[in-house]
Amino acid sequence: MKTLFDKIWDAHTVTSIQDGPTQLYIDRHFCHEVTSPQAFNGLRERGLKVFRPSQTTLTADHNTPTCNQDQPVKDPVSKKQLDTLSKNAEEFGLTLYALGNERNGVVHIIGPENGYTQPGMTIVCGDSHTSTHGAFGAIAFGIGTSEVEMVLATQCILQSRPKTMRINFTGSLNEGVTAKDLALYMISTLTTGGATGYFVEYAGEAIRNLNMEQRMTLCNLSIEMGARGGLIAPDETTFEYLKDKDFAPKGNKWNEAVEYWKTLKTDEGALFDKEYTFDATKIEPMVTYGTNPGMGVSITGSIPTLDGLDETGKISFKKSLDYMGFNPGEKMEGKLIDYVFIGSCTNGRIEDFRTFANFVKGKKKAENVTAWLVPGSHRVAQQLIDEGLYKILEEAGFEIRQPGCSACLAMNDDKVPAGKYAVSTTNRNFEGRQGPGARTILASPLVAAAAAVTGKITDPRKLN
Ligand SMILES: CC(C)[C@H](C(=O)O)[C@@H](O)C(=O)O
Ligand code: SF4
Repeated sequence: MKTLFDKIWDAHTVTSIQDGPTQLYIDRHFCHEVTSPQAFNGLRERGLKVFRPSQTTLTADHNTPTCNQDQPVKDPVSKKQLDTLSKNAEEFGLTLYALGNERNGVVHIIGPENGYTQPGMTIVCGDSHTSTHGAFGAIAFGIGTSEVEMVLATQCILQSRPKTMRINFTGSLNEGVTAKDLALYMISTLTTGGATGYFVEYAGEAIRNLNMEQRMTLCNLSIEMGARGGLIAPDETTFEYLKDKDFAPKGNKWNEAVEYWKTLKTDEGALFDKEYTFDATKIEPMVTYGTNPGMGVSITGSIPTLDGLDETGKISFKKSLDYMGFNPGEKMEGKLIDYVFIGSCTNGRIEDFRTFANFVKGKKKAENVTAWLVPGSHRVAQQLIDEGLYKILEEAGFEIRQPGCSACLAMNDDKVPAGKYAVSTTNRNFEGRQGPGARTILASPLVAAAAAVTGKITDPRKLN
């Protein structure tokens, strides 16, 4: 009896050293401009080639501007990063979806939408949110730059085997509650270190009912709970999503693949090192009030008080609230906001924009709000046009920018000014994450939509 994680891990084990790491074969490797330059330099210095070039795919996303992408990149640091990526792709014979390419976009968005990400695979990238790809029933995790070099050179990686955890969500999600709320609820309950050292499998009725975009949102946030990664057993929803994707198997190969993918589930009775069960019907739309993703409350709730915290806890809690300009015990609903950001590998997919657009349809952006709508990829941007969402959004007063990571980590020009509040569909609300002094409130696209049209934290269930 094996867990899904064990099945995939064992199938990719090349050798394992007793009481030491496993040499794990990697099926798919993604690279972006931030964490790859030194790895390529390393290869160059050692006179090495990329071992299996067809299994590595490159995209430009972190440093890309979200306006005028057809013109030369103005910021010299970003330009250098992007040029280096292009140079490395050419020198090492790798596929790169550079700025402006129709397949370009945030790495964790373009992998799945092009069918690179498939069930049963091992997938790595020099990026913590690689956990997103686990939504397809893959072992996907972020690696460091020296490991990027290792994968480029050998298509393998040395890894110690993580412990396994299963998190079950029973019942169905209520109206207005999304995968983002599920994730923020889970992290606020288990804390940002609650899954450290574990690889999580998400299971239960609420998970089975999620579409692929929502599953990606949940798996994306696994890392914010300290997990090595998170995965969901593939099912008809997964196969339906992958069918006809550019790099998905075709014809007979597709049928064979699906037969194999159907075996990718945890056997009944298989044991996990740890298991939690949550009642999904109890979850409400969530917002964060502090400076880590675990500091979340339901939108109708209040910021916790200092009660029950020890001295150190009190100091860090106070520091966090001071940064946010909030007080313990305050209600979140009704707080004024300045910015809304829709995008990122957490919530920058078409489904997220559909949710946002459906909500703001026929309404108007609030005067006090600056809204940045950044599709996660060119495909998503094109879909917005094809589905008529672009028009709906424009009519409601929203401007749609060009794809990239953008204000998720503000490595480009999209920085939220100091002291301003941004309701953001991203995954990290750390100090300065969206710009020096910027204050981030993490939320779902639906909660962001309600904030965008009212200019304050608003329960979307009360508006429609
Ligand atoms: C730049 C990169 C290394 C980083 C990550 O690994 O997560 C970024 O994507 C982020 O979201 O903070
Ligand atoms: S969108 Fe944000 S979280 Fe995702 S890879 Fe880019 S910077 Fe990291």
